[in-house]
Amino acid sequence: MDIVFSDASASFAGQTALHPLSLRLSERRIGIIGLNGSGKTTFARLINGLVRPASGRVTVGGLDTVKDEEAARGRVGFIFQNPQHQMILPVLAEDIAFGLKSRGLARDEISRRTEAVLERFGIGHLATRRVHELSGGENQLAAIASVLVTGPDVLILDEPTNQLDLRNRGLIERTIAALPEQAIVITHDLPLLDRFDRVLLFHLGRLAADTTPAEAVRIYREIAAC
Ligand SMILES: Nc1ncnc2c1ncn2[C@@H]1O[C@H](COP(=O)(O)OP(=O)(O)OP(=O)(O)O)[C@@H](O)[C@H]1O
Repeated sequence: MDIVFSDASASFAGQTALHPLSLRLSERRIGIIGLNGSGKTTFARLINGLVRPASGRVTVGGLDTVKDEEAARGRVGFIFQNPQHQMILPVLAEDIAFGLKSRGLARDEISRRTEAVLERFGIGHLATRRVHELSGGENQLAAIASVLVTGPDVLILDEPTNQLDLRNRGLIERTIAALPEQAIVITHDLPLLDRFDRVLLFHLGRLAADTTPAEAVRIYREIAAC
């Protein structure tokens, strides 16, 4: 799906967080890197309409994130830094079903899709587990499942390997690599982006590089050293 920024900027209380930016994202795997506070999350939130552009516009699959807000948001799945915060119901399968109920699907269809997505991510055995009991890795998989079950075209993950051990990092890395959906990943875990198609580097609220993973990381290291 094409995500298009046309001179889009963002500001909070009159302070610019992201300077005007124009680009088109259509690759399957896109990474976003940069120092703390450089504008990465703001950029991602512009894509799902959680942040409205202060100027310019953002479209996803041709839908304007302001004018076509609801339809546009349905195309974009967002997994927050702490995925437990986005779980609404206490039991995993119920939480996944909740997203489908609110879309008015029949009960059988909801059960079928919930089971299918749990199987897809190898977490069928966790269906009846309480969400707050899940480990970090299980939690991240559960969040991916509960977002993808609603059928977005693009998945945005905000620091998906944060606080995960090496094994779970590997698991999440392989899970992201295998997704048929387009994925945009904000991360400080640079090796995660090795095989990505494109990496955007933000610095001081501006796009500082838009290039290959290796080149983006090289420029990032230069920026971080000064
Ligand atoms: N809701 C908000 N209200 C006020 N200021 C905000 C808000 N969201 C972001 N900012 C500010 O915008 C700037 C960019 O923040 P952003 O969260 O996009 O950075 P980031 O690169 O994702 O950082 P990190 O790596 O620490 O998560 C920061 O100065 C931040 O304080």
